[in-house]
Amino acid sequence: MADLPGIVVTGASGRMGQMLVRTIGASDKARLVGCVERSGHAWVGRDIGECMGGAAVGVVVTDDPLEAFAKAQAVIDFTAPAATVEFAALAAQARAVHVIGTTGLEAAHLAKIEAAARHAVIVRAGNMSLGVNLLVRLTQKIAAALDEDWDVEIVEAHHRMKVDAPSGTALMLGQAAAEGRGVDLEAAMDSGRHGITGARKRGAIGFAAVRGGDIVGEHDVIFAADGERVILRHVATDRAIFARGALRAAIWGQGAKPGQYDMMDVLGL
Ligand SMILES: NC(=O)C1=CN([C@@H]2O[C@H](COP(=O)(O)OP(=O)(O)OC[C@H]3O[C@@H](n4cnc5c(N)ncnc54)[C@H](OP(=O)(O)O)[C@@H]3O)[C@@H](O)[C@H]2O)C=CC1
Ligand SMILES: O=C(O)C1=N[C@H](C(=O)O)C[C@H](O)C1
Repeated sequence: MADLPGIVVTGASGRMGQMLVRTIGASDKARLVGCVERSGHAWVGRDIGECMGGAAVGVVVTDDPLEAFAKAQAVIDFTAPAATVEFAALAAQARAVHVIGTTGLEAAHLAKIEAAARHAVIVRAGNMSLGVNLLVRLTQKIAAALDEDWDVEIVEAHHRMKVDAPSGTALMLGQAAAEGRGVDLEAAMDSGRHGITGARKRGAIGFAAVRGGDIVGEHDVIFAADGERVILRHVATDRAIFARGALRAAIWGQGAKPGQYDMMDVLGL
């Protein structure tokens, strides 16, 4: 047991944090060695098992990330951009693999994560599920096969608490479509239409976001031409798919050289 990789979960009280604690607890390939929450959070100083309404598991939630990371081989982090940037530097300092699921990262955040990856293994993906990563590959292939007579639209739907748009997954799918077509996503992106928009621009890659209820995550990639449409769809019904992918990444990262990786590397896609 002691030689299994020890994992710390940041944002342990969150939707994904709790799912990760359960997934690691049930795994025979890794063990939970730490949980981090921000200072002042009601769970700090308490056993994570009891916080989640069960029996004690011997892991007390801390607000000192470096102390927790120093005892771990990997950190799994589904929090928020500012926190993730801070955790990237600390995980690198502790030489722990940093698995980043956080979305909504902007250029300044990404630059800091890239800097941390010079000294440590970072695996980052806007979606850690096998199904979505397969869909990314399919999107790239179909976009490469079809010309700009086929309009690309990405429609995503998530729960009412999601704070960023387009979703990290939608951006991965958009990037795949852009790569398939050999264009730059930033230049092709058409996001958040409203008012008199004018006709659709040829070659645009469109994004639309639905927010409501408890939707876990749904993504459609629509290729629309005159007279026909191809629609690729992924529907997540359980956050366990993301937690399983993140745990797989944390274990995979143990053998890797410092650098930044994604789920394609982990899954060998
Ligand atoms: N890549 C993937 O496969 C997936 C990615 N995600 C992404 O993961 C992120 C989290 O999603 P979700 O779990 O739904 O969100 P939640 O809001 O439920 O959880 C986020 C957690 O992070 C905590 N947190 C924020 N800042 C800090 C900090 N500085 N120190 C410690 N803890 C902190 C929050 O605490 P507090 O409440 O106190 O702010 C909260 O507990 C989002 O970016 C989401 O898009 C989600 C699912 C899958
Ligand atoms: O916030 C979420 O919930 C999710 N976020 C990720 C995203 O932004 O794509 C992955 C998944 O769709 C759930």
